Amino acid sequence: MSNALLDPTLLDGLRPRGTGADGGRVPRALLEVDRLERQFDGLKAVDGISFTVAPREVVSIIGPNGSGKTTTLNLVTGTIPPHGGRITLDGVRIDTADAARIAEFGVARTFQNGRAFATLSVADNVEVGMHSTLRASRPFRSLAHLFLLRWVALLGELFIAIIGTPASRRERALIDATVAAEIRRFEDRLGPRRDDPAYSLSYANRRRTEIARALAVRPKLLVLDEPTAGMNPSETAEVLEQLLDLKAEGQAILLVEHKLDLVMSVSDRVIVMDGGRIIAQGRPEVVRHDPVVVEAYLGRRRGLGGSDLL
Ligand SMILES: Nc1ncnc2c1ncn2[C@@H]1O[C@H](COP(=O)(O)OP(=O)(O)OP(=O)(O)O)[C@@H](O)[C@H]1O
Repeated sequence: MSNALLDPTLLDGLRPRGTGADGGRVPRALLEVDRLERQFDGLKAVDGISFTVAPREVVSIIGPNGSGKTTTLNLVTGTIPPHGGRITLDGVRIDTADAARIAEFGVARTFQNGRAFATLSVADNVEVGMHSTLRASRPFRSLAHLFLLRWVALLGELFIAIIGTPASRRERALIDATVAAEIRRFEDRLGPRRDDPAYSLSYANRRRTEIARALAVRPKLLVLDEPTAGMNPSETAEVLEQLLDLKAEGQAILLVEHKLDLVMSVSDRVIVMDGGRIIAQGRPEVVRHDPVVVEAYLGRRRGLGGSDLL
């Protein structure tokens, strides 16, 4: 039997809804994933998984290569649609929405292979994600989702951009302040490069720019796919510090990461996937020594090759 079954956090599902171990109230989950499924040509990449992320919680997904981690993030963020199951954010069902709508609901992400806009400056890259949150400059934004009325929204926004309104000017000032604040988070690295195009940045600085862009929208849930991929140990340590700062600020995070030391240092809970399923979940120290988890990785090292996790 898995040690993870001894983890008290796993008993939560057996308690009456809304009560904690001591019978007191616990916050409603921010993200609830229920029996999520996704196949590729018959391969069950995500095979009926269920998990939650609470407000202010840092939850990491680990697992051998090909176990379904990135697919899970892609489903949560609407990058690809699920074939079954249900996802809710703050009580609102999001699995039927597209990526842009899910971003508006409060989920921001970074990608495994980095997706900074090459010819935009650092500052513009950070700003670009905020356009989904604009109210005064984009009062007709809800029309943009209606195919036939998109042009009405576009013309309206163009008009406001040209003439400006007091509210849109206040919004502009807020955007500038937010971009400055997010660049300041990575000050030594991004500060001197705020006007440089992304293509001229180091790989690590492009990843930092992406994280700053995701944070600029003040997401309810920050989804990070291998934020330290390709980084050396000192750069990785820097990212860990920044994640710990975000955690202290109360930012809820869903993280996929191969570097186990970082995962163990920052996570409140760790979910372990293998073959599209969750094979264990619980507190980091419990999961780390779970024989089922150790076997999943050692099995691959011995016979299947693949993971550098343990
Ligand atoms: N677009 C796709 N088309 C076909 N198969 C896919 C696609 N995306 C993922 N898969 C397959 O789904 C399975 C899960 O892939 P996924 O990328 O989610 O794994 P992962 O755990 O994130 O792996 P890694 O640690 O290597 O990033 C793999 O077998 C992969 O080949």
